[in-house]
Formats: sequence, structure tokens, C-alpha cells
Amino acid sequence: MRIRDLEITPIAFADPPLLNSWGVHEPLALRCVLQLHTEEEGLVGLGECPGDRPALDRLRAVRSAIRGLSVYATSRIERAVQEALGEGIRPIDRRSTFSAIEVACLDVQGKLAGQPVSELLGGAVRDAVPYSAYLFYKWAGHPGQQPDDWGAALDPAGIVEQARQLIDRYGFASIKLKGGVFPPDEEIAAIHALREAFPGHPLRIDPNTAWTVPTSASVAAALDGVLEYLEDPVAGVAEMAEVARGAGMPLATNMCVVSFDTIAPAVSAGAVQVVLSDHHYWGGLARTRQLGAVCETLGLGLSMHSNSHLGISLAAMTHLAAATPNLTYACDTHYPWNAADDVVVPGVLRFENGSVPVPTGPGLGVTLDHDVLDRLHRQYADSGRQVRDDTGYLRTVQPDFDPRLPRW
Ligand SMILES: O=C([O-])C(=O)C[C@H](O)[C@@H](O)C(=O)[O-]
Ligand SMILES: [Mg+2]
Repeated sequence: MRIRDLEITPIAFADPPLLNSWGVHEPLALRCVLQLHTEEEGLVGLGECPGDRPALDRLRAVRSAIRGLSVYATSRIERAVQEALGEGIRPIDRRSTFSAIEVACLDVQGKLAGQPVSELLGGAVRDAVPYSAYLFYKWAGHPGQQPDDWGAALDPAGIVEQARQLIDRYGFASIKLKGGVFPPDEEIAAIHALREAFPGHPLRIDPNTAWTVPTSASVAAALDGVLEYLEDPVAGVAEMAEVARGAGMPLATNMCVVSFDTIAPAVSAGAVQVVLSDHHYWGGLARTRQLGAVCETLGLGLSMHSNSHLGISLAAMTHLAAATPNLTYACDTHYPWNAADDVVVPGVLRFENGSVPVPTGPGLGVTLDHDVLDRLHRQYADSGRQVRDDTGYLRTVQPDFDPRLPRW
């Protein structure tokens, strides 16, 4: 079952003005949909990955190198990707290029076997995967546009209201707040307000390294007994370790441990207790499942990171999480923010009590809506956008915004 071609379709979909420590989400998020066509039987495997220009260029560079390879030969495909990209390629770029192709290969493998991807990964140990309500400070709408349905969230009351909307709509049973936007005292107040409004929901905050070590230590003290984990308060292994030594809660990361070779130094230093996996950056579903085994061995907790994404990624994340026994924290997902523009035919992917039932159809179990794909591709082409630029977009409103971190 050989690869005939890799169809690469960049898309742009609507994204609300979500604030983070380096800026704000632009009106359109970029993503790429892959359709991997087989020589025999005319099967198509789906993949999804970031859609910025360098990511697209890398996919185009490997396209001819993987033609003719078996969809089962993922190690050989990974080597072909490496060779096509050349020695100078950053490992994370190689891994993310390969990851999207690996997911598409697994989708085909599952279709051939009549089995869901979770079965190919060792079998689902849970029927549904819990996700967290991923809260963001946000403007009411994009500048010059009507307010969106979510409304503004710029203070504790707005954050509680946003959590309520997400929980009412999706049933989430845990909550993550993207921090690093306002002075820490305001974000501490938001967490306390969430605790009061949702006493039974585990809470996390992630300022994406916006704080110094002393600030992180005082936030950790203020939120002791309130957070299930504190995510990436500071940059650097030594700094994370310093915060961890005094913090009452585990420290989590998707910034300080980002690859297998970064695990040992962080663990030896005592810098992290929970790793956020992400198959897009760790080199695919099989590799990320290995991360689960490593975390289990080292006594680390395991959670899952996300970026703005659509249903092909959500399906892949759900199969992976279902087949990773020690992935016991609710996973992150941006999906509620972007679901209205999904390229996947509705129905299979849905939230029940905050969890996504693991798709049971062959492969990823989701079907591409070609009309939506065409529309989002035209939107991409018309936008002229090439890269994500949260800082540049915020500067159109706050020209003096300085993205340097730490800020507090
Ligand atoms: O956990 C994280 O660090 C993220 O989810 C990173 C994302 O880029 C998030 O900050 C965002 O979408 O603005
Ligand atoms: Mg994070």
C-alpha cells in the first residue's frame, strides 16, 4: 500500500481575539490539511498541522521523497523526511513535518484494517478523552468588527463568565487559564474567582514564561492549594527548578521539556513534574505514546498541549490520549474557539460532559468536508497571510507593546 501523493492544502479559519503573553490571536488562524493518497485502492489519509509558510515549504520539500513508500513504513518515511529536509533542519521542524504525515499514514492503516487509530496505538484504555475549558483573556471582538458571541473577558468576572459559557456548552470538568496578560495580582484574583464559582473543578494557569522567579514564587504561594498545576511560569530549566523547590503544586511545561533529549536535564534539576505532550511537535502519535512510557518510568505526570486547531487534529489527539494509559490530566484544546469553521463533517467529534468520545470508525474516524476545505483554502489565498504574528497584531492597537519576557 504505497503513497501516490501528498496533497497539501493551506487553510485560514476564523479565530477570536485571544490574548497571550506575546500578543493576540489574529482574525484568521493558519493551518494545513494533508490528504495522503495511496497508489492502490485510492485511499486517502488525513493529517493536520500548522500552516505557516515555513511549515508548508517543508511539506512541499518532502513530497516527492515519500512517494512510493509504504504507508506502513513510518520509520522509513521519517528517514526520507530527514534526508529531504537536510542536515541543517531543526529537529522540531523535522518532527512536526513527519508528524502530520505519520497521522495520515495511520489514518490509511486504520482504514485498511477496519480499525480506529487508537487500536493501532495499542488500544483505547478509555472510551472518551477529557479536555479542559481553555480560558483566554479576550477582547469583545476584533477591532473594527462586531463583538463575537463569547464577549469580552478582561477581568475576573469576565473570565468566570467565559468559563460558565464553555462549561454550559461542553461540560468541561477542569479549567485552564492562559495567563501572562495582566499583572499577576489580577490573574491570581481571576483564579480565586474561578475557584469560588467552580469549587469542584481542577484549575491551572499558564503565563508562558511571563514571570520572573520571585514573581512565580509569590504567585505559587498565593495559589497554593488552589491549582492542580502551574504551567511554564518562568523560562529555563534552572529557573523552573528554583520555582519548583518552593511551590506547593507541581510545575507543568510545554516550553522547557519539548523533546526527548530535554527530559533528563529538566528531571535531574527537579524543574518539572508534569509534561504536556503534543504529537504535532513530538514526532507523531507513536512517538508521543513513547513519551507516555518515559513519563511513567520517571514518575512524571502527563498532560496534553494544544494550539488553534480543527477536527483532524482533535481526532488524532483523542486517539492518542485514549491509548496512553497515564495521560490522566484533562487535555488542552482550542477546539471550542474554532469549531464553527471545522473541515471535518460534524457528528463524530462531540463533547459529552467535557470529554470527546473516541471515534470508533476506521482510521481517525472523521470525514473531510471538501466544500469547507475549499472555502477555507480560498480564505487563506485571499488573506495573503503567511505566518502567525500575535505581536504585530496587538501592536496595531497598542503600538508601544513590548513582547519581551519576563514582564513581571
Ligand atoms: O499551552 C500553551 O503554551 C499554549 O497553548 C500555547 C498557545 O500558543 C496559546 O498560548 C495561544 O493559543 O495563544
Ligand atoms: Mg503552555
